[in-house]
Amino acid sequence: MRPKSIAVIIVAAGKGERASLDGSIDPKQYRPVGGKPVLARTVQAFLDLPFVTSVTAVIHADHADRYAALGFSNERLLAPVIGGTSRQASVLEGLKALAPQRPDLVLIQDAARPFAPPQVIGDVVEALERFEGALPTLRVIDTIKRSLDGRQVAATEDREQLFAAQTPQGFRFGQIFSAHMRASTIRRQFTDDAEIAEWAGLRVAMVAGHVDSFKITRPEDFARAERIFGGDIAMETRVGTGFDVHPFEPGDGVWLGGVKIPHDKKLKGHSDADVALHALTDAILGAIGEGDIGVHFPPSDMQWRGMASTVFLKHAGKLVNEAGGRIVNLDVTIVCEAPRIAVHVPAMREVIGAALGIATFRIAVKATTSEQLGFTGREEGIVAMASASVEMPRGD
Ligand SMILES: Nc1ccn([C@@H]2O[C@H](COP(=O)(O)OP(=O)(O)OP(=O)(O)O)[C@@H](O)[C@H]2O)c(=O)n1
Ligand SMILES: C[C@](O)(CO)[C@H](O)COP(=O)(O)O
Repeated sequence: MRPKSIAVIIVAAGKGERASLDGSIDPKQYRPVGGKPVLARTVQAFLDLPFVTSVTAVIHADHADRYAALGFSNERLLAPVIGGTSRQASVLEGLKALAPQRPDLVLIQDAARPFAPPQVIGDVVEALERFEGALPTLRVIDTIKRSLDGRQVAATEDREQLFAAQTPQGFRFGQIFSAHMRASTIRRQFTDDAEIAEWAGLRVAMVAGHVDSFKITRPEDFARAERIFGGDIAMETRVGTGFDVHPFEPGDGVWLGGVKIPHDKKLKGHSDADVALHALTDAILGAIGEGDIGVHFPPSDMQWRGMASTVFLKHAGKLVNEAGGRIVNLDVTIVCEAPRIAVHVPAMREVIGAALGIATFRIAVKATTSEQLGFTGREEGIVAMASASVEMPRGD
């Protein structure tokens, strides 16, 4: 598939009035959490993702100096755009600025949600292969009352059908741009972009959001954000290892590191037999004490037959994410005489990074021969060994 251009718009042009009730002068998106301004964290979360083509911040006209003081210098961070008087108007300004480039996809993110998990962002992008829009949501956990006056209950809603909307909200650029343009001509105000897409008749998917991806809205939200970023949550580093072997059989190429490499053999296995991704998946699962790949994807289960091993890797990444952790680095060594691996290493790092939503600098792929010794030396199969280092909330 053709690589997609994915632009990100971060709306940061609000006044943050509800958050400034504690007397703070700085608008919420420029206040620090864990020693770093909220907006800087949000921007960095997207710049860290290798599949993001560009990031555009939409800022308030009065905040140009504050924005400049963030000190960003990155060729994928485009010049900031001045926003409008509502979130909807600010998003439209961002879309207009991107129109000349016409990216394939656009992700629209609130600056006020500085915790943007790579896994969630990746899930939104992936859903756009099947839907015209996608957003992360969380099931509503409280019982929801409807009231006409805020004093007396008029009705109780069926919460089974209710979900809270988060960002980033992703769309195909042309479709959301024209929907936003049309929406700007009517009197109704929309509180999120997914609602504009729904109004325009687009099909919008929901993917699992993250509790920590809440919107900093009120003063007390800073304490919560500080607990996430400020080190109040004690983290510890865990290490896992993975090892896998697959034998050769007649074929036309091997899947290694998520890349198909032409060869006069293929690797035999229940899935696509990608020995490198299997070792990496086991290393991640090992680091978080979640068993091994066979526990999650039993070979006896026919649904995994011929499956792309990126599915297994993504699952392991998702478990890390759900536990509030993050992958620090991965290292895999592939042992074989042939095919030659080195030229494919950059593509493998891209695929692994995209599957896990982590930057390629966190991923090492190495290859060696076994000097014609043993079964790899006799070219009977390929071995892969991996290690994963993962930062997780302390369990004690
Ligand atoms: N005219 C506006 C209003 C909001 N936003 C952005 O939209 C996001 C979600 O809005 P919200 O949290 O409601 O922010 P504010 O409008 O700043 O908050 P408040 O209503 O308390 O003033 C924020 O990142 C905010 O900066 C924006 O870009 N332009
Ligand atoms: C986009 C949003 O964050 C999704 O929950 C929300 O709709 C923004 O609303 P607000 O009115 O700007 O607070």
